[in-house]
Amino acid sequence: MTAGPGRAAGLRVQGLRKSFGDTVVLDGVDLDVPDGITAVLGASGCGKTTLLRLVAGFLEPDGGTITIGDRMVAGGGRPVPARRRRVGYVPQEGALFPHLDVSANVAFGLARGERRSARVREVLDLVELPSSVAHRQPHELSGGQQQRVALARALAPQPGLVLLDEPFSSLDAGLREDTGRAVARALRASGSTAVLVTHDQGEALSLADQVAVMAAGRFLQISPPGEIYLRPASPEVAAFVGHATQLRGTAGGRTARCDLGELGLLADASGPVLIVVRPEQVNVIPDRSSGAGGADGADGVRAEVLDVSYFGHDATLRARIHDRDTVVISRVPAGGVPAPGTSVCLRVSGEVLAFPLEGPR
Ligand SMILES: Nc1ncnc2c1ncn2[C@@H]1O[C@H](COP(=O)(O)OP(=O)(O)OP(=O)(O)O)[C@@H](O)[C@H]1O
Repeated sequence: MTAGPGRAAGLRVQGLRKSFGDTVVLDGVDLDVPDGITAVLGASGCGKTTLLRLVAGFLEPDGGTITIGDRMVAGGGRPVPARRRRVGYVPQEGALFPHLDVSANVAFGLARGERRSARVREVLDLVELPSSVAHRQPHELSGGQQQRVALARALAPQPGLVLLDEPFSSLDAGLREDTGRAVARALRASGSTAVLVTHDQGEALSLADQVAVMAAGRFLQISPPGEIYLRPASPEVAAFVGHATQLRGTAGGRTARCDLGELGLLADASGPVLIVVRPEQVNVIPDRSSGAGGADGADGVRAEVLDVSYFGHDATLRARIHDRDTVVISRVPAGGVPAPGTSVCLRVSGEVLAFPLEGPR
């Protein structure tokens, strides 16, 4: 992890603490960011921006250390000033100097000299913007183009570490996805290590190499995207990342009984458990039985559809299990979505996660 020009610099945060008055924002945070893109995912107000500002050097921590590459920049004596940390910062929006054209914005942090305009062309190319935009003013660009210019400006001085604070939050859905992918490609091509702060789980899961889930000033789990979704460390992470039905059950070995019948478990468990079922694991099939009463056999468990959210490519429905209060979320293909009020059967496919509960409740 050396921090020579143009080289990726890993980030290590240990025991980081920060309060504003009586408000404890970061409460002993540990985070290791190797090469690649790490997404910090958390609800609004959980301390994401504060973490980035501490790493960038815009704020001083109350305790703990921050190491960028092989240099401790905070917590080990006199802090290294922001301008010497070799960190690029891409804020939420409105980041460009409105009175400078694209080229001057991108060149802002570069030393004067021959290489300056060549470097501007290089980074505009890296963020996939044509050189024809170089002399436009920021207001002549779309929101997505403006964010790419902001990234180009951050990348121009070849920082080892790039920090991005919700860089796509002001963009609409379609532009957000395209811009996100382009920014991720540019970050990978530049070889920089990057920390992307977001409260959008889709963005975190699709763009990052590792996702750090934050809540109330702490990290709940730091893992690759697939693991965060398929093997959440706690029911809290499962609920935060993707939809999930959580229901109580009783486990014995690799199975557990609950309102959805007998389900296979991903790992052994025994006694009272909290079971987590993803919507795509719940198949909805026509209810062939007649009369009341809960089926719990090959056809699954009878339920009534409460409501449907239609997304075009697929739909999510909520159904209440007959004679129970349990509401289950299912993702179903767009064709043949049952209407609210329909009686259906729910059958779980695959194995599910179960978290031990302390005792019967
Ligand atoms: N300079 C400050 N003075 C006082 N309180 C602050 C200051 N900066 C942040 N806070 C408080 O610290 C908490 C965390 O703020 P922060 O901006 O880090 O959260 P966040 O997770 O980035 O939120 P968002 O996603 O909404 O941007 C909030 O309660 C906020 O009000």
